[in-house]
Order: sequence, then C-alpha cells, then structure tokens
Amino acid sequence: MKTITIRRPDDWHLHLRDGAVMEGVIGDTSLHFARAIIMPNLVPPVVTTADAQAYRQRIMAALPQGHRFQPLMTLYLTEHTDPEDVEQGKRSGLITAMKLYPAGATTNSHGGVRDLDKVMPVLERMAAIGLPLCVHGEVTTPEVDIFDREAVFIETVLDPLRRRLPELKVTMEHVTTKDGVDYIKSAASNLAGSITTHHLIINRNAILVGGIRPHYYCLPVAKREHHRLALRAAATSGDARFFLGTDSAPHVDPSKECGCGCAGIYTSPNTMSCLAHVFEQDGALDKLEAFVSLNGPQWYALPLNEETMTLAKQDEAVHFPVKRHTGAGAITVFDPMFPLHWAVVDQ
Ligand SMILES: NC(=O)N[C@@H](CC(=O)O)C(=O)O
Ligand SMILES: [Zn+2]
Ligand SMILES: [Zn+2]
Repeated sequence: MKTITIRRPDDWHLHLRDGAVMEGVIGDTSLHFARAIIMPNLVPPVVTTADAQAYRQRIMAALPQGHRFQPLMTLYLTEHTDPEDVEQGKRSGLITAMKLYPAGATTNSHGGVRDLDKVMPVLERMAAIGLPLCVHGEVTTPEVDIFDREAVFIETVLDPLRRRLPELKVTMEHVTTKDGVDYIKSAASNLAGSITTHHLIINRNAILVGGIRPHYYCLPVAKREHHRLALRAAATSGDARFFLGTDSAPHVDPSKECGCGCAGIYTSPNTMSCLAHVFEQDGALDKLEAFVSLNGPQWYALPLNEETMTLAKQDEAVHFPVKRHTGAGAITVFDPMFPLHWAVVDQ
C-alpha cells in the first residue's frame, strides 16, 4: 500500500465559531492538526487580548479528551484597537497575528476597517514588534465586480500599504487568483500566502453549473480555472511562501440553503485526504509536508511539530460523513466531487 509520513500538520486559517457549533466541529481539526490560527470573527468579534484569553479557554474546554491541540489566537483589528493591548497580547505569547477584515468584505466583518489611516498606529506597532497582519484581501467597493475584488485589493490597498510600511509582515489569506500568487512571488520579503483546500479543487463552475450550489460558495469566491491551476502550482511547488490555511468555515445548513446564504465551506474532516489526492495527482506528494507542516511554522517563526502523521492510499474509496451534526444543527461537509482514497491511518 502506498503511504506517506509527514510531520503533523497545522492549519493557518480556521473558523471554530463558539458554543454548540464549536463543540461539534473542533474534534475534526484537533484529530489531525497540531495547531491552528483561530479566526476572530465571532459575534461579537474577538477584539481585545482579554477577549482572546476567554475565547482560548472556551476552545480548550471544548477539546475532545485525549486530543492535543494548540489554538493560535488572533485579534480582529478595528479602528479602536489599542496598540498597547496588542503589544501586551503578543508579549504574553497569547496573540499570534492581527486580522484585517475590510468592513463588509465577508461573514461578520461589519466591524472591520473602513479607513486604513485610522489603524496605522497599530500597524506601525506590529511592524516594530514583529506581529504579522493576516488579511482578507478583497475590496468592498460596490462598483468592483466580485470576481475582481482580490486583484483590485492587491493593487489599491495591499501594495500601497506594503510600500508605506515595508517592515510589516503580511499574510495574504485564502489566495484565490493568479494575481495573488504572482504578487506573493514578486515580493522579496515580508509577504506570504495561505491557500485553502477547496480552492485547489473547485473553480466557479462548482457553484453555478447545473443549479446554484450553496455548499461551494465561500469568500473570496472561487474563480476561473486558470486561477485554480495557478494556486495548484504554487501549493505543490514547495515554495516556502505558500502554506495551508483551510478556511474551514462551518455554517449550519439553514444558513447556507436559503435566499441569501452565508459564505463558507466546511473542509476540516476530509482536508488531509483531499490534499493527498491533489498532491499525488500533480506528482508532488513529496511537497505535501512543506505545504502543510513546514512553510507555515517557518513564516510564523514557530517550532516545527515533532509528531508525525501517516496517510495511506486505500484500494476502496474512503467515506466521510456527509454532515457533521452539532447541537446547533447539521453542517454539510465539503464534497470534492471525486472519490477519495487517501486516509489518515496514524497520527
Ligand atoms: N471564507 C468564508 O467564506 N467565510 C468565512 C469568512 C472568511 O474567511 O472570509 C466565515 O467566517 O464564514
Ligand atoms: Zn476571509
Ligand atoms: Zn476565513
């Protein structure tokens, strides 16, 4: 049987939510991943170090028995964020990154940033203390087509910001375009990008062909095929500037299957099987470990995991639950639309 053993992976962009949803989903991540960067877009968002401390405690309390997992906390940057609080959070070891949501760009982002000038003191402090900025890179200007919002963000927001503050470390999260890949590759330093599992697998047809399929809708929205191919090439290249951030984003089915469905795809249960499939398909299984276990810690200046994970390719297809049932309702698990044969057999 074909097997591969890698260092235990990490997820550099994850939504765990809170309460009953978190209790229902956390085990899908902590079973396979040693650490994850936890997104702060709760309602209300995680804005202060004290909020993050309390959220971290709720996460640890929800962890299934026997699971070893380290949540890496982030703060939701607002126009009222206090640089002192940020520095204290970083120095205490609690805060791994700050998160920039342009106001209105995605789920629970209405409290995000409207005017970058207002957050420059925080960004300058972050640059001084080496705290990375994680960015949801889309403009929200109504005139800009939703399929162009990432490329326009790079040109009109991200590049000017990086020129203004070159010392700031920026993670361009969930990159979905060739423009994003090329921009990251063009940067000499202080820029890296996370890529999701689903953007390596689907293009925009998955959402729209044969009927509207809400479980393939996320933000940034999946783009054309040539963008997906650029993401595949970046992820499987071994280039240290690209690493996994699943952006696994659970929403209960009624919030997805309705007249105005939420953005987000739930990939935690089968992410490692999907990725092994993708990397094998591209003849790059030897680069899987770099993408899921090496490049992320290197970027965030954290130690590599010492434990290992083994995946084995089964003759029969491996089946994952179609739904994850939680106390708040059922959540549909990502269907890659091809049979999966890789399974995590030891972790
Ligand atoms: N990715 C998504 O489609 N949704 C995320 C928000 C985000 O990461 O933009 C969510 O919180 O549901
Ligand atoms: Zn986002
Ligand atoms: Zn996200």
